[in-house]
Amino acid sequence: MRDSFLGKRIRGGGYAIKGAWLLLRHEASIQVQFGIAIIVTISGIYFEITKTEWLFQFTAIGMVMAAEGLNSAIEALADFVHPDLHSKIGHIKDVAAGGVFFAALIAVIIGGFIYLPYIF
Ligand SMILES: Nc1ncnc2c1ncn2[C@@H]1O[C@H](COP(=O)(O)OP(=O)(O)OP(=O)(O)O)[C@@H](O)[C@H]1O
Repeated sequence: MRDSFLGKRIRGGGYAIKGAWLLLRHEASIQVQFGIAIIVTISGIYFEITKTEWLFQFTAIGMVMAAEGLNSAIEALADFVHPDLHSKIGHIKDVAAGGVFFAALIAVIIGGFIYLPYIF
């Protein structure tokens, strides 16, 4: 069972859950995004948003959390491979952060489309 196809998939899922827990415990950027996810979830309940709006909201939350998690992994890898200052490392980290920026920008636009009509 341990080395079977299913056993490997289950173990992979376990590592992924461990990684998600590590992100939530140690990464400030993920903690901030998780806090925002809780606030918008409470807002969704408060404003009784529609099923379609929930789908867009959860998609946006997942997109930003995934981007932040991958950015944290790239930062950690870069620091491990080259702990000293280097323009290439700076470029790699900036590009990874740029990916998070795209995800966050789209999430803010989705949030605006959902909540501005409820608020104004
Ligand atoms: N080793 C390095 N060499 C050159 N520039 C770096 C290096 N490390 C960081 N930088 C620059 O500093 C910026 C911030 O990097 P840093 O690793 O501190 O990210 P951060 O978003 O502040 O993450 P965290 O708060 O999780 O440490 C990078 O985007 C890059 O421009």
